[in-house]
Amino acid sequence: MPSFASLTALVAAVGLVAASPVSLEKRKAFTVEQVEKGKFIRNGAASVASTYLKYGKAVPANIAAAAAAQGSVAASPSDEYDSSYLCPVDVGGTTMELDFDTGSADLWVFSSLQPSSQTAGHAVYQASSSKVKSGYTWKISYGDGSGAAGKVYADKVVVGGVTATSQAVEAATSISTQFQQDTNNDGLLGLSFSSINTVKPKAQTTFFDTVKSTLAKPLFGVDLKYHAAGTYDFGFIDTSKFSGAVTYVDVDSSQGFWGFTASGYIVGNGTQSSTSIDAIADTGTTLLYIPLAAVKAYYKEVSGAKLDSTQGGYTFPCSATLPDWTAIIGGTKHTIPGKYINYAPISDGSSTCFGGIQDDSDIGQSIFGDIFLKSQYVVFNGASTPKLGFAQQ
Ligand SMILES: Cc1noc(C)c1CN(C)Cc1cc2n(n1)CCN(c1cc(N)ncn1)C2
Repeated sequence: MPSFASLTALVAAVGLVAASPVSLEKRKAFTVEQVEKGKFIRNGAASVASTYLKYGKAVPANIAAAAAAQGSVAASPSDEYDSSYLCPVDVGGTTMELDFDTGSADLWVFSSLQPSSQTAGHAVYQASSSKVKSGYTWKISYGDGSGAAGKVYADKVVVGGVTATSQAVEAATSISTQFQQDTNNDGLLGLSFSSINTVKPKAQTTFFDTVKSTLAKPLFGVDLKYHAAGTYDFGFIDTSKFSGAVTYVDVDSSQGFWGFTASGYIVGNGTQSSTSIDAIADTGTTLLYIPLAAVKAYYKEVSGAKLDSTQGGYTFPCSATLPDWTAIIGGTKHTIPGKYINYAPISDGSSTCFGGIQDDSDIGQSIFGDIFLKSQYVVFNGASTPKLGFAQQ
């Protein structure tokens, strides 16, 4: 049973690959940028593709694909409570089920460097000395007290057909008990800003930052679902996955997170509170953590709800009718259906359930984790001025 004070979530999938053909319109004018000798063209395929276009020729599919990469990988709950979502990723030729986490910046995996007692039942990255980044180490700790540490390799990583040819792969030598007990999870793929990557002596880029310049658009779309498989879309926005418009808001990346502000909230069909909430969009956190006053306002509407210190948060009868919860983001309403806010029974077979909305007081910031994110299609736009976009699913 998941520990209820813990904060986690992730994604597992079957990859679909899509490559958007480079526009075939005939170019009238063409500029050749002179590249200093010895400097790599940022995207050779894009350069070749534009030459084809210049002379009105069709761009071969392989060049078009490489020129503007995009792809999707599905995201499946790790258990019946959506505690984590896991995605299949090709790491150096081994398919591993990874936790895509917009709240951290390390890509780390279960590896052959660990005691075999820790890796039984897991996919394992074969650490090869020919790929080691000599002298590089990493060590990460998460909000729930879990963590891992190890050595660093450079290897090919493929996510839904999008390839990082030389990605920093952080091979574990040790992992905390939470990960030892989580038999579904083979590691994490961080999608926060690379500024908080833990590798020493030199921080490494996330998978997204590594491939960003090759993507058709410098963004990824996140479509987590309630008790069902969703997707991560890299390089494009899948408009079939949401209704209405995407509302974009500014991002505060100063702490390395996808930080944003909700200007208010609504419990059920009640009046709108104009309490603003500074939060991060964090797929690696299971629940929704908001200020205590907002938590109390929510559970005031739930019969039998109480703060249970032995469980580490608010609980209620599993039969309770739960009101929706709405965040006002960028002036528009983004609503979690009430049933999403029933996270799980406090223990197997119990008729008492643990709430999906909890107090952020011990964390120091509000966290919009999967309980909220699964109600939206979320665009993480990594342009020079990053933006977050939210659209109701
Ligand atoms: C399965 C399962 N069920 O409930 C949990 C928890 C798990 C996951 N499992 C126990 C192991 C685990 C622990 C963590 N994760 N996975 C993911 C990263 N963690 C984060 C990420 C982040 N952005 N913020 C805070 N922590 C902590």
